[in-house]
Amino acid sequence: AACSRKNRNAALHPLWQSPLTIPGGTRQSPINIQWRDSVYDPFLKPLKISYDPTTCLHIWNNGYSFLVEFDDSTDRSIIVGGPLENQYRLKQFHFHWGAINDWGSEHTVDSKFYPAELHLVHWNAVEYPTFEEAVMEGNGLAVIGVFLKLGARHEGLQTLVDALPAVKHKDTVIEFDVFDPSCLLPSCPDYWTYAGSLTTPPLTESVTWIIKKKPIEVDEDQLEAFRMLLFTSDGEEEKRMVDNFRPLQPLMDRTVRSSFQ
Ligand SMILES: NS(=O)(=O)c1ccc(NC(=S)OCCc2ccsc2)cc1
Ligand SMILES: [Zn+2]
Repeated sequence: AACSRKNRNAALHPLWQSPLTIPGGTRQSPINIQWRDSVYDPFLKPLKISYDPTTCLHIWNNGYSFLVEFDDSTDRSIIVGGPLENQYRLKQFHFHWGAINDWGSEHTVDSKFYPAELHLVHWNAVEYPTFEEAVMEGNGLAVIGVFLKLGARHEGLQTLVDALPAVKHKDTVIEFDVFDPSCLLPSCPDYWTYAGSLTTPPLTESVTWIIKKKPIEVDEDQLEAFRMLLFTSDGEEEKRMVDNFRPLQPLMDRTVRSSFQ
């Protein structure tokens, strides 16, 4: 007789074929940020960002999102300050978005979704020799999250949007050798910060999240350009790359701090 499974597998998410919640996970991401429950921390420093546009390497469709990757062999593109004890090196940035404008972001603010969310991924090269090792450590990574909202066309983003048709299919890459990602950051310095995880495999609990309070504006055509990318490789049945965001995770025993009152 078929043996009955004693412990049902954790629910599998269609996109990642991985558990929605990490068994034993206590600091998973993304989360809903309840503005009134966040705690102002006067000891939080301003976040200092210095990116060298010539460290930009290429754009790569990895089948989850499109990544803009940087040369992280030196400290030419770094962030420091904010909630961080060390300086962290920029490795890549990517986005998460929806099929329609009503959803798409990973984090929510007072349960509100934005149509998309930018993640700038940095790693602690002061304490760890490689990104891969930093991914496994509680203070290994720092990710800046920026919400995208529907509004005016974003001129800085357009140079990136113009290159997307060249990475329509999974595992395609295009050279992209000068881009300054600071043009994608809102001018307002305010942010929330909390201890969390990667939101795609390996889902490790190694991320200090820094979520900017103010969104940037992009227009409908720019969001549509994201939606014409494909999860699938050339020759496979086409699946549009949309809704590549992980469901919200429980806050558990965490406090979200704010850099502003
Ligand atoms: N969405 S997210 O910002 O949390 C995010 C950032 C990076 C990653 N993973 C990366 S860049 O992995 C690179 C390959 C790797 C190396 C060691 S373990 C995975 C996953 C999710
Ligand atoms: Zn992400």
